Amino acid sequence: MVERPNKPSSLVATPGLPPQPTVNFSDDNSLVTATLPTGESITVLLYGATVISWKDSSSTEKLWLSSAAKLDGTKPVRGGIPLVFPVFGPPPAGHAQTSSLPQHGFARTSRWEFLGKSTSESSGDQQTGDLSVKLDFGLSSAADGLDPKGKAAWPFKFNLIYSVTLNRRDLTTSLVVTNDDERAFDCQVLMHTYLKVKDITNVTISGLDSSSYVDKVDAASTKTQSGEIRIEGETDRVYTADGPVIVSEGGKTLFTVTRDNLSNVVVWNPWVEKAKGMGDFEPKDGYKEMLCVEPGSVGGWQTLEKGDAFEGAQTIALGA
Ligand SMILES: O=P(O)(O)OC[C@H]1O[C@@H](O)[C@H](O)[C@@H](O)[C@@H]1O
Repeated sequence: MVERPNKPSSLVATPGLPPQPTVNFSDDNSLVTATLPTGESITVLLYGATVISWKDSSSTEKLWLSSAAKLDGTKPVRGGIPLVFPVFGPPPAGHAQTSSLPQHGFARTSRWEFLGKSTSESSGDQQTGDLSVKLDFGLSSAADGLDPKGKAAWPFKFNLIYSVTLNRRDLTTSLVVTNDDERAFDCQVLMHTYLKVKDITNVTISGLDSSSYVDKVDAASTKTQSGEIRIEGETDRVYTADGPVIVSEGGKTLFTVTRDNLSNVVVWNPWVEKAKGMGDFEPKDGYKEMLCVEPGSVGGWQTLEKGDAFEGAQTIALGA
């Protein structure tokens, strides 16, 4: 064989794809877990499309979940991120469309369908495997998993798409509501996020200064926030505000919550007595280790005409 003088050198090995996020189902198909190559993970229960765990790369949990939370579809999950739709709280007096619904509606008590996953680079740096993963879930008026109580109480044709996106340093949840009915309907939406903290007495919440709020533990009176919030007793407030909400502990920023098209934020902590009264709230002093910061559109109603859609989202970033 004749050696060619200009024989090309062998090709540099084609670099492989960077490691990809993995998505796994539990054996009973009730849970979906997504993990980034760098170790961050989320777990979503199909019941309610409830995010029940969000861990950073060192496996530190960021969401509070009651040790007595029911994960078997018998009641809404106490912790994580239950989804509130189409009514927030008990149905308000005089609102006929929602009057037969249970507290916080039926999205959190229906079994959602997993629609699929997608991945993308979040920073363009392939070498670090800086990827994100998005899980999509669906629930419609025609779905088998729709809570029958919800179907009976709210007989509209609708479609919901809920997307949960995990990045290395943040989590985004986004809901699209579409009216597939001939009639208009009213709805409210809220993402009932239970954030995990170490000691609620060291926590401050900023970003709501000068915002007006409805104080649900003071006869639903309307007040104006002055300065930072500290949790020193049962707290249940519906703020109307723009801008990020920052949760700090001991002066260090734990979470920065930003919102898209969600003009309200509920700040909730049940404190001692209310925690005692909730059978699925454990440990009873767990109120010291949680804080609900709940972005939503609940101050009035989103009225959707036939074919209309509403989209709202929250992003919870770790740190500033
Ligand atoms: O016990 P539930 O139905 O999960 O609701 C928990 C809390 O949810 C909050 O969003 C409400 O503002 C509170 O009033 C309510 O107590």
